[in-house]
Amino acid sequence: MDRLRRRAYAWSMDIPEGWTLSEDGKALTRTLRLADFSEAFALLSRVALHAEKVDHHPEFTSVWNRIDFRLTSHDAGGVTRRDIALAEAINQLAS
Ligand SMILES: C[C@H](O)[C@H](O)[C@H]1CNC2=NC(N)=NC(=O)C2=N1
Repeated sequence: MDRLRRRAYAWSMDIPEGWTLSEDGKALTRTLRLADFSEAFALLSRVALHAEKVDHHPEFTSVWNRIDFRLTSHDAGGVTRRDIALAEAINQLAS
């Protein structure tokens, strides 16, 4: 097992509620369903402002009321504490 994957497993206890470690161990993923497109876009706006503030940005795709998030640290090539923190922040912003 490579270093990043071991580190991701070591941190798996810290994975925030609702998030899953991807199959390859390189990202945290979560699908959120909001009331409608407007609510989904509003959440993305709040997440965008937060991401700019902390200079750590989520990957996402959206279809109407659904958002699929994927969090990974491009510079590190895998999951870091910045992704854990961003997952926690998205949970807060979505609640
Ligand atoms: C230059 C700037 O700090 C980097 O490009 C930041 C911006 N946001 C980022 N976001 C994510 N998810 N991973 C990164 O490695 C990253 N790097």
